Amino acid sequence: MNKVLIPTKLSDVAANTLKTAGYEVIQDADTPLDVQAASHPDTVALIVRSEKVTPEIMDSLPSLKLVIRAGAGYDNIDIVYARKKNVDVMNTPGANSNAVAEEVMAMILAYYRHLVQADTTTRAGLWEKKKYMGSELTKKTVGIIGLGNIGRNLVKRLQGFEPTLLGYDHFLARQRALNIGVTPTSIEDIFSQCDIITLHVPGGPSTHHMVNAELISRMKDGAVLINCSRYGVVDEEALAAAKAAGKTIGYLTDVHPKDAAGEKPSAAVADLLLPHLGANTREANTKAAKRAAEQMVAYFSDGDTSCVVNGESPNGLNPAHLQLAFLLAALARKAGGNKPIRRVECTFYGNLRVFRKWFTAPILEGLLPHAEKGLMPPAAEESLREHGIVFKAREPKDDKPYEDSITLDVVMEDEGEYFNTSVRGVVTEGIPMVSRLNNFNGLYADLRGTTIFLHYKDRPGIIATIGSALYSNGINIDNIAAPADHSTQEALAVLKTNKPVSDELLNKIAGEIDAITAFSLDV
Ligand SMILES: NC(=O)c1ccc[n+]([C@@H]2O[C@H](COP(=O)([O-])OP(=O)(O)OC[C@H]3O[C@@H](n4cnc5c(N)ncnc54)[C@H](O)[C@@H]3O)[C@@H](O)[C@H]2O)c1
Ligand SMILES: O=C(O)[C@H](O)COP(=O)(O)O
Repeated sequence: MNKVLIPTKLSDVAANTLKTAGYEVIQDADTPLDVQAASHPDTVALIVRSEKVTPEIMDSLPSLKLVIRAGAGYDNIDIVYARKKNVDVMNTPGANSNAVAEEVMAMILAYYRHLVQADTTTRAGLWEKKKYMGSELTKKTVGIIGLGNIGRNLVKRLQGFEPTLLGYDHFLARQRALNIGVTPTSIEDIFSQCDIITLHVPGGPSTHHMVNAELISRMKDGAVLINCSRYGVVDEEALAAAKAAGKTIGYLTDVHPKDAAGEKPSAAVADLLLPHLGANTREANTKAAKRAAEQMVAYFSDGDTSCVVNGESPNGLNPAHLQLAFLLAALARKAGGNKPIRRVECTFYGNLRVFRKWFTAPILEGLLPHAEKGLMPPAAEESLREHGIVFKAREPKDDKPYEDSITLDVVMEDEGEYFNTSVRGVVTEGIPMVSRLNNFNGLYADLRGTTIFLHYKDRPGIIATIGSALYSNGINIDNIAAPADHSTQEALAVLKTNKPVSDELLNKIAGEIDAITAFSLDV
C-alpha cells in the first residue's frame, strides 16, 4: 500500500480522500518532518505546506516518488535535487489565491483606517478619533506586480473600489492584461505612480530584491507597499534607509525568512506584520488539501503529471529535437520582424508526433525571449494563451512521409494585417538544422551561434559583395547557403559567422545589395 506523509496542518479532506483511494496516510503536524521521515522510510509521497523538503529529507526516503506543495510557492522544496532523484514535485495552482487576495484587501483597509492601533488604544480607554484620520481605498491607483492566480484574483476583489489598476508581469500579454482591466505598465512607472503597490511574484533568485532602493526612491509620499509574496523580494534594508531619510511610505508584510516564533527582521520597518496568514483560511486549506489528494491519485493511477513543476522530457526524446523547436521558433520570430504573434501551428512528423506536447515550452521560449523558462507542457500552453497566442499542433498528413522533423507556421499581426512565416527543420548527425524558411528550401543551416539572413533579387555577385563587407570588418564566414526561388527570381543568403554582426554593418550590407529584408539571429 502506498504510504503518504502529511507533516503539516491540512484539512482532513486530503487524508480522507487518499484513504478512500487505498493509501496509507500518516498525518502529524507536530513532529518535525525529518523525524517522521526517519520513522517512515517506505513513504512514497509527501504533502507539505511551507515545511522545507531538503536533499537530506529526500535521501532519507528511498521510495519517494512525489512531493505535493498544498499551496502556490514551492521555494521550500529543492526541486532540482528532487529531479536528480527522479522525484516529481507539484503545487496546487490557484487553490489559495482567493485567500491571499482577501488578505491584501484586509491589510489595505486595516492600514488606511488604523484599525489595529485604534482597537488597542480604545480598549485602553483612550479616545483618539482625531489621531486616526483615515484614507479611502476608493479611486486609488493600485499597482499589482505579478498577475498570476493571486494578482488576477485581487483585480476582481479591488474592482468595486473603482481603482486605476496598473500591472506588471513578465509573462502576461498586453491584451490579456487589458482584458482583465489592468493597464500593463513598467515596474518603474508603477512605483512612481501608485498609491498602493502589492507584490505577487514567486520567491527565489529571480525575484530577490526585485524591489530595490531605486524603485523605493520612486514611491510617492504616503504610498504603501504590500508584500504577501516571499521574504527577500523587498530589499528591506533599502526600505529602512528610505524611511530613516524621511520618506513616508507604508510597508505591510506577511512573509518572513522562517515560519517560526521569534524576532522578525521586518519588525522595525513594517507598519503591519502578519505571521504568514495569506493562505490561512478554512476554505483555502480545504481546497488545497482536496486538490493535493486528487492530484496524487491521478498521478499514481493515471500517470497524470500535468501539475509537475520540475519535470524533464521523457525517455526516447532527443534533446536536439527540443533545441530544434526552440531555434525554429526563434528564427520565425526574427524572420517575421518581431511583430506581435497571434497564432502558431506546428506539425511534428515521424516519431516526434508522440512527444508533441514537450515541444510547447521550447517553442514558447523561442517565440518570446522573456517568457518563463523550463515550463511543463500545460504551463507552457497556458503561457502562450496568456500572451494571446493561439497554439495548435496539426496532425501530420499521410501524403508527407517526412522523417522526424518539425514544421512551424507563425502568424504575426502588423497594423491589422496578418503575415505568415513558415519554417521547417530536422536533426542531422545530432545537429538541429533549419531546412526551409518560407519558399527557400534546401537550407540545411546550423543556426547555433550567429547567422545573418539577407533576402534579395537574385543576380550574380551578391555573395561576393556580402563576403567582402564581412571580410573588411574582420568577420569570418563559417558556413554559407544561398538557395534561390526560381518562381520569384529571389534568393536567400544565410551566413553563419564567427562573431556577431552589428545592426549597423548588416544594414550597410543590406543597402549595398538592395536587400528585400535582412536580419541576424544570435542563439
Ligand atoms: N502570503 C501567503 O500566504 C502566500 C500564499 C500564496 C502564495 N504566496 C506567494 O505568492 C506567489 C504568487 O502566487 P500565485 O498563486 O499568484 O502564483 P502564480 O504562479 O499563479 O503567479 C505568479 C505570477 O508572477 C509572474 N512572475 C514571475 N516572475 C516574475 C518577474 N520576475 N517579474 C514579473 N512577473 C513575474 C508570473 O508570470 C505569474 O503570472 C507564490 O509564488 C508565493 O510565493 C504567498
Ligand atoms: O505559497 C503559498 O501557498 C503560501 O505561502 C502559503 O503557505 P502556507 O501553506 O504555509 O500557509
